[in-house]
Amino acid sequence: MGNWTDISQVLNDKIPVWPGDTPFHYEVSWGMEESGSVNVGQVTMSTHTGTHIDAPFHFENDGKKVIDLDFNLYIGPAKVIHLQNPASIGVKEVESLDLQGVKRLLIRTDAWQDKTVFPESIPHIEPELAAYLAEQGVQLLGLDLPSVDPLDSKELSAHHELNNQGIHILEGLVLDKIEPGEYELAALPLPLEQADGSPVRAVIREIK
Ligand SMILES: N[C@@H](CC(=O)c1ccccc1NC=O)C(=O)O
Ligand SMILES: [Zn+2]
Ligand SMILES: [Zn+2]
Repeated sequence: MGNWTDISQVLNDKIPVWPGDTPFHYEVSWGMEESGSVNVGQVTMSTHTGTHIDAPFHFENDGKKVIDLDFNLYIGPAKVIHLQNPASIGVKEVESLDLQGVKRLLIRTDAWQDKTVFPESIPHIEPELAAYLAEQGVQLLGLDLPSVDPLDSKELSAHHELNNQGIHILEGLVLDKIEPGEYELAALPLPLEQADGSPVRAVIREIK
């Protein structure tokens, strides 16, 4: 087995966030001089910043929260596919690929090139893809995009339909150097009891 590769965005005060959302901020709130012995930090951030998972509570008031999600889903074999700049991602875009038995599917689109700015538009997941993927066995869908729905969507149809089909969502991956293939993935959410989402440190390694 080879080395693990980090496929997470670096969290710093410059990371772009959803328009209007809480900016990321880290500071040492209790410094060495004051405390006499240690630096103690404080983080302010939205749960949808950088590489993160969505819990169903993000888009449904009675949906599962992060602590309710089975963390086993976020560790294990994953397939990476590469779609070259699709306008949207539907059955047509993936039907030539063998996805049978794929539990974790990561889609590289390269559509969010400059990760220092929030994208103006993105290819979205067509809601009809959810049932197709579920039939193949997909339970986790990861993307190199900040959302599975169009950025101006208020219905969040893809979020809802993926959830209806039992597919969990991982967003904001960095896949631009990752070749299509079979990998192991680890992208564990934090044990946030009340949360609608969680940042993750996502890493993969090739299965050889
Ligand atoms: N669905 C997006 C986030 C999202 O929609 C959002 C995030 C922060 C503030 C507002 C948001 N949507 C507002 O319509 C996501 O899952 O990351
Ligand atoms: Zn999110
Ligand atoms: Zn989302």
